[in-house]
Amino acid sequence: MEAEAASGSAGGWSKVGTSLPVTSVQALVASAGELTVDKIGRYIQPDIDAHAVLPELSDEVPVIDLSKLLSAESAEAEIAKLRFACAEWGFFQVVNHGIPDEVIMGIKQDIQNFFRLPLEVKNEYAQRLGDLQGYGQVFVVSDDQKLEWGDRFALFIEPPQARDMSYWPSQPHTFRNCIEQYSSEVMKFTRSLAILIAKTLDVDPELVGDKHASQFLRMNYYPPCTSTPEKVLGLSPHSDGSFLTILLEVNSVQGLQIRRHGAWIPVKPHCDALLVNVGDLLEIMTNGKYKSIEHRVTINPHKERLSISAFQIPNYDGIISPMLETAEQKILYKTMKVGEYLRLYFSNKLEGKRALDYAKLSEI
Ligand SMILES: O=C(O)CCC(=O)C(=O)O
Ligand SMILES: [Fe+2]
Repeated sequence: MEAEAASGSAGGWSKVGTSLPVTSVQALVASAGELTVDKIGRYIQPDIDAHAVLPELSDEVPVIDLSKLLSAESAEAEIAKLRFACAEWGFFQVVNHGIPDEVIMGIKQDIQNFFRLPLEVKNEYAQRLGDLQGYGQVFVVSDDQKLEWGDRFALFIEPPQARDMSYWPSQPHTFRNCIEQYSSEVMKFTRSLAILIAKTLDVDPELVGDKHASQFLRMNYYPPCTSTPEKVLGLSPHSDGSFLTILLEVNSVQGLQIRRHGAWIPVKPHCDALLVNVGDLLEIMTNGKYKSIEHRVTINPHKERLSISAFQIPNYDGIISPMLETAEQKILYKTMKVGEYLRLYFSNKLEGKRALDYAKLSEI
């Protein structure tokens, strides 16, 4: 454990994948003048209208109250709601999450200020470690891949004792501190939530305790697209390769849509809530009882959108395997090393399939 912590990202995560360098979309928008199809051809997504969008279902996305989960009188009813949200939706909002307002305000402010910095300053953080971390990286593995309408800044957050902040942005000057505080609050929040999720499954909390030991933080900036916003996506349909993902919508601009019963449901930003979703690793662990739902990000014609995703993942060398409730139950997923799963997730060999499809055992 000590050795692993000390080896930091170089010990594992840097082997997960590398992205080809990509032009900043923010810079493209700032310099391009009118956004003609010529200029944005690689961002145009052919299958964007393949499924219906149902905004009338937005209000049905479950809302879980963490304070009710933690108080004796209301816990039982709220646990039932959480179980339903994990099993039937895979996505839910959490209110009264316990992260102090000033921590949320601090990170929101600094993310906005970070993306406002001149491109040369942000480029100093581009592909810092030659892996998935750094500025400007939409994850791209081949030259003919469609591009996503957004810029990112991403960091693996090492355990405090192994943390090297010298490669973290030093501007805005409070940024490092805000990232540390937010990250550590999200870790705490995830720990409470994981214990409650174990309760919904009737399993020993120890079984989920090590499944969110690491964190990959990704700050997303989606510029407006003035000419063909309906043809581009900030993020293509995907499910997260995490155990759980905690999403904070920074400036309350709608964009996230989740896949449900074959249609897309827009998620309304809720300024006091965190959005939580079941990731692929939790789907595998629950043998498919809790589903890692596909989602995508659409683009606003006039307004920029910012968000921060905290992917909670087990240690690189950990094992992920399905837990069974009954002896008769059939195992539906392979047992895999976490690092092996994530290398698959970020690989260019998926040919349009999800990494999860490769983790499924074929039906006999
Ligand atoms: O920006 C968002 O709302 C979603 C981000 C997301 O899905 C991701 O980072 O995996
Ligand atoms: Fe996602």
